[in-house]
Amino acid sequence: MVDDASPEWNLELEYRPFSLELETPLETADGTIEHREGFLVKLTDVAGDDGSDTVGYGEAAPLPGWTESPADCEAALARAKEAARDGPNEALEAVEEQVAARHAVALALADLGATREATPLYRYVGKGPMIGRVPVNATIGDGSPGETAGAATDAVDRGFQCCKLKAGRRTVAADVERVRRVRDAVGDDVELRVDANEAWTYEEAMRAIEEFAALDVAVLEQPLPAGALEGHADLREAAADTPVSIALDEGVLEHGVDAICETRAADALVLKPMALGGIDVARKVAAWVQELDLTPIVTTTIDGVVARTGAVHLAASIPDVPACGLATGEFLAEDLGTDPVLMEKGAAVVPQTKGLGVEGVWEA
Ligand SMILES: O=C(O)CCC(=O)C1=CC=C[C@@H](O)[C@@H]1C(=O)O
Ligand SMILES: [Mg+2]
Repeated sequence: MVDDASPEWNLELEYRPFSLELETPLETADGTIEHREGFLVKLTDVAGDDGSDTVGYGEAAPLPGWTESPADCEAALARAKEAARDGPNEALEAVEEQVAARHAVALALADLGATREATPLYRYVGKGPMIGRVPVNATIGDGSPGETAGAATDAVDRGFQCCKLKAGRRTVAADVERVRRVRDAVGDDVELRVDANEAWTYEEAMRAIEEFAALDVAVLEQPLPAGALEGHADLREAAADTPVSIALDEGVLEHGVDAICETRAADALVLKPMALGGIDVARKVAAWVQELDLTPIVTTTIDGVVARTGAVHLAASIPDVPACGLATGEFLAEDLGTDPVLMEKGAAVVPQTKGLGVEGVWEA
């Protein structure tokens, strides 16, 4: 809900489709992401005679298996376009059930509000202190052992101190070999995470944990299918004396935070604002997760610059956030506009200009 005490709104919502090719397809156990399609949203608060218009941007990038379909997303945005004339809450209600569409509308509203208050988005949504940088992980696809070790070495050379390796497309033994090659290549000081995207059985995951413990893997993300809450709880217990934490990603969408906490199925939760329905929703979930002593990790869904920068602001608004999956712009061969976020020494430098800090996307 948008605060009704805020000044009068006179909103006009526009949207248009985009399609972005990936420079390097991202190979995962769940399939290969080769391009991203979606809708760019522009929300204008049309001023009266006395002032100038304020603009906010949002992005809806539906991803099969994670959000509504592109057609449902577009239909929801068409409803929001009509409803926006009645106000911000009406616009949000029109996209309530479609997470990617809601993400776009909520982000455009927040960008507009923060721009109007001349505040960077993360401070507008979080009301917290100034944050200069948020730590990020490198994202490394499920390639051969040589490719994986090469990509990790390259990432570490560029300053990343945390690498998340996709896994689960081959045998556990082969994945262990990949991780071993990476560990040998990057040394002991780099944090390694592995994301299996639901690929393993309980026995396979147990075997992986035993081997990963010896390789000092810090996080194992979604080893079992999303439905396997008890299975993850058992894995977590088995891994308790090892360096390996269990994170859920697909499981968060399937079960929600409460069920995961009740069953003690995870140490960390991956929060994708595009799949959760917006950075406002993800922020509430993050606060709830931290209250329950779990770790929130923010990641993109390999989005364009608008959603990606929104995720950077979201992470900057979360106290003590660990390395997040935000360095995904490099996967894209093209983008919606200029990237305002510099990646430097394993951190995203948070834009400090008003709003999102993304400019020129509508004109591009
Ligand atoms: O977390 C990261 O490092 C980047 C984002 C990422 O890995 C993903 C984005 C979109 C779909 C998924 O295959 C994948 C994930 O499961 O976390
Ligand atoms: Mg994941």
